[in-house]
Amino acid sequence: RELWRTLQDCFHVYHFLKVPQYNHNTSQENHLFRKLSLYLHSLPSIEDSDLTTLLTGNNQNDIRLCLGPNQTIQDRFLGATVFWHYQTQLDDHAHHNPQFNRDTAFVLKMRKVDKRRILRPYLQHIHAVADDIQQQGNHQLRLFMNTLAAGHEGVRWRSVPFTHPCTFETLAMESDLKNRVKSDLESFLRAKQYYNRLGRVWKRSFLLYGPSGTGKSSFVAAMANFLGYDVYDIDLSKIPSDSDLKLLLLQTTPKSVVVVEDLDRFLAEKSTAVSSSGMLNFMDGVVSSCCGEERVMVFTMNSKEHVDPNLLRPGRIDVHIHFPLCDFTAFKTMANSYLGVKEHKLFPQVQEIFQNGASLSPAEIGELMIANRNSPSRAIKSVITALQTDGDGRGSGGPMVRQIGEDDVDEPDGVMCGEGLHTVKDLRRLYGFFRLKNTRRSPSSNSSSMPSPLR
Ligand SMILES: Nc1ncnc2c1ncn2[C@@H]1O[C@H](COP(=O)(O)OP(=O)(O)OP(=O)(O)O)[C@@H](O)[C@H]1O
Ligand SMILES: [Mg+2]
Repeated sequence: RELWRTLQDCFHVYHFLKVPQYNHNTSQENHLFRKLSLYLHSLPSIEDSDLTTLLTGNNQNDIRLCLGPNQTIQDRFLGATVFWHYQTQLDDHAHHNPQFNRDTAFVLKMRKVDKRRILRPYLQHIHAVADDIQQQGNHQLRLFMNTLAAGHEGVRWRSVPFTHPCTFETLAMESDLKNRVKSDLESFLRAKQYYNRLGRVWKRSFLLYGPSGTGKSSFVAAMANFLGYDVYDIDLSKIPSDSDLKLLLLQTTPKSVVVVEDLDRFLAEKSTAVSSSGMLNFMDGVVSSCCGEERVMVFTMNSKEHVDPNLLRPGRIDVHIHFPLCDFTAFKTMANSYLGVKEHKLFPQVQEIFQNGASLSPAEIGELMIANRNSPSRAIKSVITALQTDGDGRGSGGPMVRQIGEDDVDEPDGVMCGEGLHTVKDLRRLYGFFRLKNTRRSPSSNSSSMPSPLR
């Protein structure tokens, strides 16, 4: 085959176009490279390259074909045949390890006679197909984490496949709230021109707040899965300065969810080198506005009580979602999904305990149900015992309730609070932290008494 190609090459004049992974002299990823990669990996001809790498896909039984290093793949467009050469220094593993892929690029080889005719429509075609693939959400999502030491060309992200199975459907939260979040995300995605016309950065920020184990991280995963977006999980303790935070944001790709977990804790403990003005700039996303593509930002915290209100003003945070401890409705949803029971003779007893103000986090209840999944009665009994011993008084009473009411009145327009849910740093501090802080709970009816609905 090589010989045949060489022979053919003798009779044609070719033109070469190179699509490098990183924009020239910067550590910013070249978005075209990414789209191209999606496109090329969707071509059936990938099987015909001389060396194809097999990888597991989203599900363990899926097999994905990946172009091997220094391999060529053929494509046909409007009657012309073009060749894409995947140029990389090391093995495929280097593809996600920026230190090594200094010269990673796709090189397009096409006949000079074809170039004028097809180049433009061909590139448009690649864009369209890649966008389609991304929208269908069946490409492999990735979870990026920031590293302390910058890699090649100052790239500070490391990535692994993002396989969190959480979806909005698996979350026990008010279905009305779920639907509003979904339609909010959808309408945001459609609003590119609208944002541009207003001269605004096309981004949407969410604040998820509530006690530990109520599903905030799971909710982030559900959002990413719903949108088909990669997740950039920012660990504030690994950021040496404000400018590094800016750089990190610049190095994220469009169509991604950028997450900062436990923001309140970092601000309170001052355990990050990021100043509050650095944080404000980051939230405004001015620096990333160059690309004009959509980004979703999510901040999680246990309580917004001690956080500078400036940080949470509308525009910086567009949507507030409250994650309360479990109430009886959420308990029933969980009993249904974890134990497969819709009704049970112990339910009235559970309901009464919830009414008396006891509550546990969905994480605690979930663990009890999983541990006793073979016997629904035993599971429900263990929840009752746990509610009676650990959950007393957590959910009601005290001055907290009044404060929550006041908060809600202050809620600015277009802001919502309600119940919600989780995922990236799973199970971390699941139980311990909650008991430590004994964070307040507001009744889940809050979400329905919201002053103004989600825009
Ligand atoms: N509303 C919920 N519905 C179903 N499962 C839930 C819910 N909330 C929490 N869980 C389960 O509890 C576990 C922990 O949830 P998660 O990590 O999302 O909590 P969190 O709010 O992020 O906690 P933390 O504040 O400690 O980070 C997850 O495995 C998740 O499956
Ligand atoms: Mg969490």
